[in-house]
Amino acid sequence: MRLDVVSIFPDYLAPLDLSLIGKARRDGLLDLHVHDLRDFTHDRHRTVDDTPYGGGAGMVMKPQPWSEALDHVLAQGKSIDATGRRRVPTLIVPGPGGEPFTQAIARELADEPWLAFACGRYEGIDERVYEWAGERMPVRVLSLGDYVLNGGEVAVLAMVEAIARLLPGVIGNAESLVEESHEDGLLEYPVYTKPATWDGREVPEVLLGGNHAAIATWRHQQRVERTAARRPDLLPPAAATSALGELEER
Ligand SMILES: NC(=S)c1ccno1
Repeated sequence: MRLDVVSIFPDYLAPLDLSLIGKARRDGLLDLHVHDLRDFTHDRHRTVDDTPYGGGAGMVMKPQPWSEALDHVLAQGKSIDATGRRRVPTLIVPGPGGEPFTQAIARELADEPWLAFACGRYEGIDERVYEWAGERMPVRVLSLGDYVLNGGEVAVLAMVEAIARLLPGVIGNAESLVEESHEDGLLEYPVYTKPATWDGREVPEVLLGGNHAAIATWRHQQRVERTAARRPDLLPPAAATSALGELEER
């Protein structure tokens, strides 16, 4: 997978050189290119923003640097797809006004050969950039959650990790991806390791007995109960009600 990221703070993306994502890059599983938006300005101050039309606080990111930066990204697409058209990336723009970024969307994007990320700052990017980009490639505005960050870079770090870890070969043991939170609509079960007794607290007996069927049943029940307690919105109403009812009876 090729990833392009455009930002006025390229160093913010340095953590993508670390850990499993960094190894995936060194192993050739990820081809990451970070571009400094200011390299696509033409004034002495490398200006990327200006005051908003209509007034209001803050500054808005100017359209021209973005169009030149994204044209530069598009020009990297040498390969031609089956229909004879130059391959283009899907452009992801992180922002609080976007559709929720979910595990399902991470899985969907992990199947894409090329993603580009635009990191907005200030009060946002001039709306005409979204229109301009949408005429050249698929554009998705995605949000990590209902809160506001100072820019898109932190969101890109999270999204790239969530997507890249799903690529074959990035996580050493693909089994680790099974039964994770949100993979199948349930939260993950609680985990324990040695010692069997710590701080006077015991590991659940079922996990010590080696009965794999009983362990699987216990883990599934824990997932249902944990989901009902923390994220009932993920459960069908009836399942949430009965699981919560069982919890309250204890
Ligand atoms: N909630 C998200 S993804 C965001 C990006 C910038 N500000 O908030």
